Amino acid sequence: MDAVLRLASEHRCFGGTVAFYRHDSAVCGGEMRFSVYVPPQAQAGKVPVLYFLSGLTCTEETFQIKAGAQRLAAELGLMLVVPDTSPRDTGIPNENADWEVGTAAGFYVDATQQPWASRFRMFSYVTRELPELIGKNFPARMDREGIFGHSMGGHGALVCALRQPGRYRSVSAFAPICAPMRVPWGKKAFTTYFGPDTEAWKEWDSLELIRSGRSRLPPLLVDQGTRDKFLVEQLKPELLREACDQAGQPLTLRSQDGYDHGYYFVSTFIADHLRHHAVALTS
Ligand SMILES: N[C@@H](CCC(=O)N[C@@H](CS)C(=O)NCC(=O)O)C(=O)O
Repeated sequence: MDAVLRLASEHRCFGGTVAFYRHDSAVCGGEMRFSVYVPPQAQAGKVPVLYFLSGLTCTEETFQIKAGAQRLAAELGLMLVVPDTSPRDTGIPNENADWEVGTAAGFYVDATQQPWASRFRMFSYVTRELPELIGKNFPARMDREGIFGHSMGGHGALVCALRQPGRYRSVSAFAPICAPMRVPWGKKAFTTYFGPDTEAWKEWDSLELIRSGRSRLPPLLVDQGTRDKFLVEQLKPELLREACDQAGQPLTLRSQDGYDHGYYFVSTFIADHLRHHAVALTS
């Protein structure tokens, strides 16, 4: 284990291990946290890596506790890597004042506006620094990466994959913010992190990236609950469907009757997502 990683806790789980780490991040200029589920197959050799990006107000712990992913990840031989949702305790004024921006609301972008720009660099963290740490410290096959996420993290997974064509072998999302530029959550975050010039926002909006035709994702799986209180105002899956249809991007968008936004929904469909990733990552 690299001396830069500080183990906070470790727990045996379905023959593998869930562990929580902290480290000094060069990219984010301070301490960052993440969790990893290492499946039992890793005792015999390297295993594929699946990143999960969580939503607003979550930490690196939420998914590990609430999604119920480890039993099947242990069967399928997938490593699950879950970063925190932002830097914390950065000293930026009002970083904790609003749950939609700042702490736990990093939106997986690299901010360009101060004071956020020196610390809120979650895109570079998730796509560069964190994978480097995983490759160095864990039995991970770094040529087999997948990415998925929930809500803000669904947006994050789509954008990380769209901005790096060919990098991830598999991509999926639960209730993603499909068009951040067009909804209140995204407008607030992008104004804060990028300033008022909406032209610059397009590089971080999955809808715009799909429409641009610059990159194609592997066949995409998206689940959305019909009783999600954020569906109409913040999530807008119909725009994702339209953009994918127009761009020829394969998409399976499933409307799940009666499900809301939270982890009861995520845990209900987690097995389908893990299998979707395993097909691409372990074949
Ligand atoms: N605090 C918000 C809700 C935030 C929220 O729903 N967060 C989602 C992601 S966008 C989540 O996963 N929360 C953690 C949980 O449900 O345990 C509210 O007042 O409505």
